[in-house]
Amino acid sequence: MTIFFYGVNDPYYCFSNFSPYGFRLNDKWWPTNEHFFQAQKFAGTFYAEEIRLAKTPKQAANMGRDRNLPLRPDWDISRNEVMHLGVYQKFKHNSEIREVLLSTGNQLIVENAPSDYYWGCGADGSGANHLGRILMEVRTQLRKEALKKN
Ligand SMILES: Nc1nc(O)c(N)c(N[C@@H]2O[C@H](COP(=O)(O)O)[C@@H](O)[C@H]2O)n1
Repeated sequence: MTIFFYGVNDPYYCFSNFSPYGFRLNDKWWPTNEHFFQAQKFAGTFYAEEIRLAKTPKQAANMGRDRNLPLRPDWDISRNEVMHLGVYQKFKHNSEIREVLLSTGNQLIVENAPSDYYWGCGADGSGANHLGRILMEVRTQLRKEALKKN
């Protein structure tokens, strides 16, 4: 079965970057992965810190999508790596949702974002679903780590 997630009422909303599962990375607290991801577009600038301190993930997303300031030049080639790092940290630091992710076995995970054909599957399902793919990669990674521990 395919697992779709997107809205706050979806059973697997915890897979969304907007869900309230923060983590500490590089001596900083990131309230959600959306804060982390959006801030990395401007890494090393004052604006990245402003995004980190945004009151909500939606606000962080709006700030990160504002094109009045230039994106870091390598963003297009770095963004999947950045997303992977944030998703990994989120599930590494939050055991309750790590268990949820691991409990999905080998099921396909899809971000059902109607207007996002890159991170999600888009309105017609043809999107690249990079966020779903990264969640599945992180699931494999965490499963391997759990096996090593036991
Ligand atoms: N909630 C929500 N609304 C949208 O309009 C979206 N596009 C998404 N997808 C998420 O957007 C984040 C990255 O977007 P940008 O690369 O900054 O456009 C990421 O969290 C996607 O999962 N979600």
